[in-house]
Amino acid sequence: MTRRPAILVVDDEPRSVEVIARVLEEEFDVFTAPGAEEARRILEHEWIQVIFCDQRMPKTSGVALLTEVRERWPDILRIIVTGYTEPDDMISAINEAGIYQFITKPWHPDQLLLAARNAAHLFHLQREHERLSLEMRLSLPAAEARIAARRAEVAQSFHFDALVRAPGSPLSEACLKAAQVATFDVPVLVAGETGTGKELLARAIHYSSLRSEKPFFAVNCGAIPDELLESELFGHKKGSFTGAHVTRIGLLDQADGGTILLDEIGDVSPAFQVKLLRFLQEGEIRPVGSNEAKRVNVRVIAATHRDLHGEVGRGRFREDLYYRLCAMVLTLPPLRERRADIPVLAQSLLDALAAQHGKKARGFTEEALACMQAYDWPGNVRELQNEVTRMLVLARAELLSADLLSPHVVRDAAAATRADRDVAAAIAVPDTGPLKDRVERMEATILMETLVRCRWNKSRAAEELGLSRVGLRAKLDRYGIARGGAFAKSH
Ligand SMILES: Nc1ncnc2c1ncn2[C@@H]1O[C@H](COP(=O)(O)OP(=O)(O)OP(=O)(O)O)[C@@H](O)[C@H]1O
Repeated sequence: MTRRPAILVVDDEPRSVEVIARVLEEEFDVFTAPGAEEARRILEHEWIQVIFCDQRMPKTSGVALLTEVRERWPDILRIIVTGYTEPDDMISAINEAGIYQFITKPWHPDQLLLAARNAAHLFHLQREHERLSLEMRLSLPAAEARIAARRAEVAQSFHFDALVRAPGSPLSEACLKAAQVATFDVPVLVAGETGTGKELLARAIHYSSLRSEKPFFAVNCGAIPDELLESELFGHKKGSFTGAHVTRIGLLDQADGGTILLDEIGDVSPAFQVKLLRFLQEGEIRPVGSNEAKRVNVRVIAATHRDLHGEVGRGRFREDLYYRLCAMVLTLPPLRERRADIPVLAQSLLDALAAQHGKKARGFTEEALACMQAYDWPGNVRELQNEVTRMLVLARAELLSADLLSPHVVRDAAAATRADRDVAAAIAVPDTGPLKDRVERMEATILMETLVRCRWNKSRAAEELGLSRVGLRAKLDRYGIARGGAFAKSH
């Protein structure tokens, strides 16, 4: 089964993206990005064939982005959507970015569709040409060896090593479990805050599994209304609803033999949970508007930033679906719980970004690293990635200094460092003195360390220490421990 051609639409105007996507998605798989950064992420992970890019965007111009696309992904057909048609602009854009076609605003839907069809067709011809010349130049075994090497290369970039971490990181534990479960054909639930690498881990599982030569698709279930999600996953028949101009093959069908990542599964409506459950129980899909069921063999990996088990308890997620999805639960810890990973991750992200942008950068100053390690990173690796990009863009020297960090990162890191320093000063255990005093001081030390680690969330600290909240409170009162207050043992 072949996939529909994939198109990426880049525009900072949500309304324009929506309108263009609506025109194209009957015939194409449409990905959208509000700017260059998200566009790069999609281009790195998806096999995009045509890109529609708005010329005027706040951070990067369409031509600049398409010039980069030309360098990194030369096969992709580049179309620019522009409000103005100065001949000089056009000529320089064609030269710089190798633009395949200009579409001027206001455009007509037919014009847009025609451009997309022609570009996708040309893309297909180029690939076919490439394949035939490769076959002519190489004997078949050699070509097969090349293909196998390329496959191995792809698998490598989505291997567990792609999850950069320091030796002994808590992330290694999740990777180890994931590697063990990869070859068992069972559903996996990946839990973790946003940006912790859930999709990266899901890809690594797929590429380490026996399904690695078959497709892997990721669907963000949280971002799509029920009807669209149903059509996206199960497909639809032509004419089954207003606007269904062509028959669409669902991703579960396209992924037959492979793996699908159902991202943000905790956001799926109760009605859709029933549809998913039926699919998981029966292994069959029925496209919207069709009476025929089709058997497919797809491994499901689900991901969520929610406490899905808790959602079951609260009656928001079906228990039967939960148990269908989680033969194995893998939890990715947030960056603030594995601070030792931050320097290696930052360096690895910097190396990749510097190579990508052709800018020299050696690393970070100690002060910058200290700030990064003290900051909490609520957006996890994705936020770190953005911060490193910002630093690289602003850098004037090869060693990136703390003043390049966003002001809120420096501010929050300084506050956290101050608090930790106060705690460290307060909890030093004396080398001499009566045993009882030293044991109590030690107990206070453990309480303080746990509270700092749990960011003063007393319920979490109590749970970790195996105490009730009341028990913890009594001990804190006894030792005079309070947030921001000095250690004042009360005896
Ligand atoms: N350990 C890691 N090493 C290198 N890159 C990482 C790591 N973890 C995450 N990333 C990168 O961070 C970005 C976010 O990762 P990913 O999309 O997998 O996170 P996620 O948990 O699925 O996020 P969301 O819940 O928001 O979808 C990606 O660009 C990914 O490549």
